[in-house]
Amino acid sequence: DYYSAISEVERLLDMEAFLVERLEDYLEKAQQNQENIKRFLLHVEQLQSQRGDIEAFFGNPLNAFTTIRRLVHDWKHSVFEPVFDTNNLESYKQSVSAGLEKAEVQEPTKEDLLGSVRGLWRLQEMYKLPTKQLAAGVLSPAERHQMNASLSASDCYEIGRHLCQMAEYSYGSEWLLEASSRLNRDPSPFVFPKITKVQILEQLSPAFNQLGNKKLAHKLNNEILDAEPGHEEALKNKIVYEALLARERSNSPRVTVDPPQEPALEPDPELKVSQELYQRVCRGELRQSPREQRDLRCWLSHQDVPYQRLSPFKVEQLNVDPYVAYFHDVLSDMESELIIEHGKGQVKRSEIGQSGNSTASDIRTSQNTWLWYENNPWLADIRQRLEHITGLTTASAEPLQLVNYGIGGQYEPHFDFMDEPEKNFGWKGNRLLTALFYLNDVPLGGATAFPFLHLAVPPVKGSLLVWYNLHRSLHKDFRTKHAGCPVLKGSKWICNEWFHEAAQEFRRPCGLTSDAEKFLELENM
Ligand SMILES: O=C(O)CCC(=O)C(=O)O
Ligand SMILES: [Fe+2]
Repeated sequence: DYYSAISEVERLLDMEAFLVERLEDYLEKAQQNQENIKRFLLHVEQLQSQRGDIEAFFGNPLNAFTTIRRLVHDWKHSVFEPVFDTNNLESYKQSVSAGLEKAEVQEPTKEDLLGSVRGLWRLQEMYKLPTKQLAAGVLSPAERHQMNASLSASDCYEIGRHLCQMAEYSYGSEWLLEASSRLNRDPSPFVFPKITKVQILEQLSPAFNQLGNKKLAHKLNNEILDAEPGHEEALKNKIVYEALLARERSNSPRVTVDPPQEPALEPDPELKVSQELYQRVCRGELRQSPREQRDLRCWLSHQDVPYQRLSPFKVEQLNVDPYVAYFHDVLSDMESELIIEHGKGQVKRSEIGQSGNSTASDIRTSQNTWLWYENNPWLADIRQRLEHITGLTTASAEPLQLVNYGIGGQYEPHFDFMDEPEKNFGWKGNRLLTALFYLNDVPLGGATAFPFLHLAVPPVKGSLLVWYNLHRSLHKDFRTKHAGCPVLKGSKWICNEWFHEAAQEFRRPCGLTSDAEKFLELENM
């Protein structure tokens, strides 16, 4: 699918560029044909005008010959063939479909369109983006002044309509209103489908009804009828709305009442605690308090590796217990870019679940692929660095997982450890430590969030985020629930290495007591 990663969209743009090139070829040929025909017609007109005295004209044998030749041959070759023969069109069609087949690109589907609408909506919800600003392409307050309207009335209409279909009437109606104001401002000729005021009203009126505003729904329905008095649906709705409004009038007491107070924004009881915290952490509303930060430090570390004494790692401690640390300048720009280049053409829609029965889901909207050390000897150096930094062995580690998030791409709160490690990982045991490389800078959004730790780690190109998922006794540490916040602008490339329990006995020895009972209450929160 095309909505879960930027790299796939790039392929679409390549396809579009190819189509433009082919169509230009086609047009050039067609134009040449037209020119030829015009010249031929002019020529015939001239000859016709000279015919004057038929006898004198045909008295010249040359004229007789050229006239007959013209009728037998020239019309056929100069006009009928190029105009009525579809060869040119056929060869154009063939070269286009051959080109598309070779590139193995598929046209984006309705599902792709819906996916990108859901992505936008997620961003709007998550980062509380006002519809007007989002429609104008303004994603952060800092960009407020560069309003270059980027969505057309028709775009806004599509988004609004899909949101209403998803029963998101509040945002849905805002997008439809935006469509309406854009339609009045500039009806842009090149965007399809072309939409009309009535089409917008057809969506907007029922949306307001769903939101409980029957009067407005009724008024907008009447506007449809003003424009199209015979509109069947609107005629039916008119009867319904009038009945509803009449009933409301007869039920309501004839005293003036205070307008209802807006309900205060309370935490959504439907939402899991971690989900609520996740959103607040991504938005930057919730951060570590000074008390939580007071024991954190930064230092230069060589981890007892002689070579690293020359250029020590820059360690930024983000949480003491559980251990979370940010290592800066671990990869060079070239290394980061090389990893992306290697995986770009291979990423596929990410799935979640245990191996064997995993599925694509909105919980994780990204694409990923795996890079095996055995097949990529150039990764040896990076593998070594990972071992130096973590002090662990990669003997039981997974291959590197390359991940790309696109429009609104995110990974909702989850644990990296599995419930049945034996089944998924065999002798290697569960995922002990996660090492996560950020391979590019993300202009807005895309932080890694730890809801229970009140921590949002912004991606920094070439840096490595490291945390332990298991307690020292190898029991699951439920405080390590984490997530990838939606990308608001740009694309996000990361690379995961999961170190496992096995073969780390001397590198991360067990504690003397069991941690089995610790933080169990967070397991299902
Ligand atoms: O995208 C992120 O920042 C987090 C990714 C993650 O948690 C994972 O891939 O398991
Ligand atoms: Fe994760």
